[in-house]
Amino acid sequence: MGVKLGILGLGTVGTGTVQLLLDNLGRHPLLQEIEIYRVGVRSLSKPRTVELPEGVITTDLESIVTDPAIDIVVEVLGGLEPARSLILKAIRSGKHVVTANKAVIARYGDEIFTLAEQAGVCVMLEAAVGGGIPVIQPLKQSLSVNRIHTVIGIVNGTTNYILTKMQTEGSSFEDVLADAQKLGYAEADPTTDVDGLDAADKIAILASIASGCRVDLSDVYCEGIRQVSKTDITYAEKLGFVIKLLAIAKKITPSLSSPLSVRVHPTLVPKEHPLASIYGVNNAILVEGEPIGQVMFFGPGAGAGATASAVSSDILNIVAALKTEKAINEEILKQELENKPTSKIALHNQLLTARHQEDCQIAPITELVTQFYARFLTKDQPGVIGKLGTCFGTHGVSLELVVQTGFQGQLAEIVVVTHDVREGDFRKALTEISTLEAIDSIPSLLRVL
Ligand SMILES: NC(=O)C1=CN([C@@H]2O[C@H](COP(=O)(O)OP(=O)(O)OC[C@H]3O[C@@H](n4cnc5c(N)ncnc54)[C@H](OP(=O)(O)O)[C@@H]3O)[C@@H](O)[C@H]2O)C=CC1
Ligand SMILES: N[C@@H](CC=O)C(=O)O
Ligand code: NA
Repeated sequence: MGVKLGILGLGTVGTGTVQLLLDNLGRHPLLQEIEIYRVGVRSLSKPRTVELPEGVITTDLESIVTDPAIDIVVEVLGGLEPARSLILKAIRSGKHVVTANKAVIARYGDEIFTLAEQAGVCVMLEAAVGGGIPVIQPLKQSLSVNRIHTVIGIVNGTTNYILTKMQTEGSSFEDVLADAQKLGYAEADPTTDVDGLDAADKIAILASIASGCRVDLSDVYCEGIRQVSKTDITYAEKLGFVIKLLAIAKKITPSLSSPLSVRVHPTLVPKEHPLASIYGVNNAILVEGEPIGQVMFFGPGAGAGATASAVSSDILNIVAALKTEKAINEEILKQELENKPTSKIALHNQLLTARHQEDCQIAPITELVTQFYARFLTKDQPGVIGKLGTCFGTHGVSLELVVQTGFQGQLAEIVVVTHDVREGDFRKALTEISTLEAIDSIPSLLRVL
């Protein structure tokens, strides 16, 4: 039996996937049953690093998703359109779909999974979060009996690379970003990475899968890393923390019906925490549930080979299901020939498909209870720390630590770390503090894990 693939895109991920599928010896034997039937690209004249038989590559992507011979469509184009429309058309044509496109799934997952369920096909997306790291399938399968209450990830390699370099080499954000672009880690327009939008897409997907309900992207609170300065990295280091861009989905109370807080922001992570030692372009996702406790997934979040590993394993899962389906239907056909009453079946493996049907209840960021780190620039006057303390106290914010170590020009620099506080109360205190005559500015405000 040959399972025919239509691959949309032959860039970094498409090329890596084709290479892996063609070089299949010593891997799972089912890979040998896969035929790369059509590959869709934008330009036929572009040089390719993989060799495919004449006529396989085409610019007519529509003809791939509607081709009756194709069993599985692999979408590795990127961007929202035409990726979304092609995925929907493939599903309507009865194809199973594998995609690496977190942007499409985070925005249109609802539409895509609903249609897939009606059509009785699978949409697989392991490569969309954490690149090569197996995290989507483990959440859907191996961990699905747990009550997952927390998912915390470093899910954007570019920002982790930038923060790592700022920390280890004392470089500025702008310098490291330029360096990351030169090395090809960051996008040409790095906004998606540095403003946390890529991480927001990924945590919306993880939160939906882990919680079993749908998370709307507009409910994900998102801050990027542009405001993280060398000064804060140095203070964090002295206080026993490293700064990481974390993507977090967490129940705000232990109750089963608790709303979820879903957010992306730079965070002070205690040096002894397992996520503190994830450096460079690597990703890691820490999952906490009952009864399992803590599980952490670590590895390469991007790159041709790593992402191809995830895409190909999704393909393989579908091939295995199709093979079983075919064997059963052959048996049914045999019985029909013997004049026994039968009907054909389509296998619907609930552990491969999405199970979220309803919207999640999301807690507003003001309801978050967390510790904060804040840095103030103040006039060098007696009593400033007292005034800060009074304002915080009025709003029920208790301080774990207050340090005044240095000066920036004529201004004194004061750093505070709070105890756990409701974000709404902390913000009210800051609003009042910012009106104090002695306060020049509040250059940094970061949450503490
Ligand atoms: N790169 C990575 O490490 C990772 C990527 N991903 C995701 O994988 C997906 C693909 O990324 P990547 O491989 O890096 O992207 P690339 O830009 O390297 O490749 C995109 C491919 O899609 C083709 N393409 C794009 N738009 C069209 C169009 N309108 N019509 C026809 N062909 C089109 C391009 O054709 P042509 O070659 O002719 O230009 C190219 O082959 C994205 O969703 C990305 O977010 C996920 C995890 C990691
Ligand atoms: N731009 C992304 C690539 C993979 O999703 C990243 O930096 O992690
Ligand atoms: Na993954």
